[in-house]
Amino acid sequence: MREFFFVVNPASANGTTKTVWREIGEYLKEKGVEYDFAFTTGPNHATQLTTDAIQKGYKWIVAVGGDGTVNEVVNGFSIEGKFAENASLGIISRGTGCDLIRTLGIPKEYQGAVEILKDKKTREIDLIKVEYLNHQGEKEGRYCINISDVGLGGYVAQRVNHTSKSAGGLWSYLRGTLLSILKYKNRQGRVIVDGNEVYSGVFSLIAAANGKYFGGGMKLAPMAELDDGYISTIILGDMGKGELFLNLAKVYDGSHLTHPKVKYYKAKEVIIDSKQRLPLEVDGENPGFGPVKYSIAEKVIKVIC
Ligand SMILES: Nc1ncnc2c1ncn2[C@@H]1O[C@H](COP(=O)(O)OP(=O)(O)OP(=O)(O)O)[C@@H](O)[C@H]1O
Repeated sequence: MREFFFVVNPASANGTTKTVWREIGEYLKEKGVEYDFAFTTGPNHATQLTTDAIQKGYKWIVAVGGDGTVNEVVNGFSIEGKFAENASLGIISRGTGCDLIRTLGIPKEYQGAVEILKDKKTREIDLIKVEYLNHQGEKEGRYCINISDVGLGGYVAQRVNHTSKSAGGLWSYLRGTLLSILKYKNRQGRVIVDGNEVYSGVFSLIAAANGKYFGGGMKLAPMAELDDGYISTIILGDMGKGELFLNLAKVYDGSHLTHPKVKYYKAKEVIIDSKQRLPLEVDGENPGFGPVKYSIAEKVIKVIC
């Protein structure tokens, strides 16, 4: 058994990873990295491949794909209700959004990412447990490593995931956001933060953040730290379409937090209750709908960074 196991999503980065993986594989050999790998074939396969690799004894599991692939690999570390203690997560980012690596400080180019893997320096970080309703209306849970939200962000992710991202992360998400604002209707809900109701009424977006960035580079949660033991919660209240358009630029540098309709909290548990089905996004994917419960899982995974 070789040292590293790579879980490669050939469909990531608009299907270019299948070809680029050959180049990455050659580079890994050149650099003396011993590895095995497998291609994912569809939804949640990366989770199964990860669990299997950990159970076989691999200690270094590397996700090669976008934030969705990283999310599936992270969920494969949770085996029968316990997080694998002997394995660590590495990332070679091949997505379009690439939002998690911005917070982790992992380079986008694979050459830089391979250097980080070779150093094997790890950092223990938190995850957010997300409980929601899946597309069949059944209760389901999964872990989020970066950002999850309900409302406009969930709506944008649905749109962007159903269109080509060949224009790149920044433009694909910006175009998706602008078009979504035109169509999206604000939702109703109650937000309960550590047992206290902090918001009730119409809202545009409510996010639970572990990392700082989402949507291909928007700094939604500048205060978020991956290992602080808290969920950074951001509520964008009842903002009209004009207000959303006018303030969008501010989300790219994190200065939106001073807007009077924006509230933020640090919490261990956040419940977003609603009679409506809320569009849900978890690390850029749409596993189902809110109402949703978020709870912090402190320092449960080691990341090579
Ligand atoms: N072989 C495959 N063919 C098609 N889809 C796949 C395959 N393997 C995995 N997937 C799907 O790819 C999605 C994850 O893609 P990922 O987010 O990693 O890449 P991306 O969309 O290019 O990047 P980003 O989220 O950063 O924009 C998941 O929905 C997963 O089910």
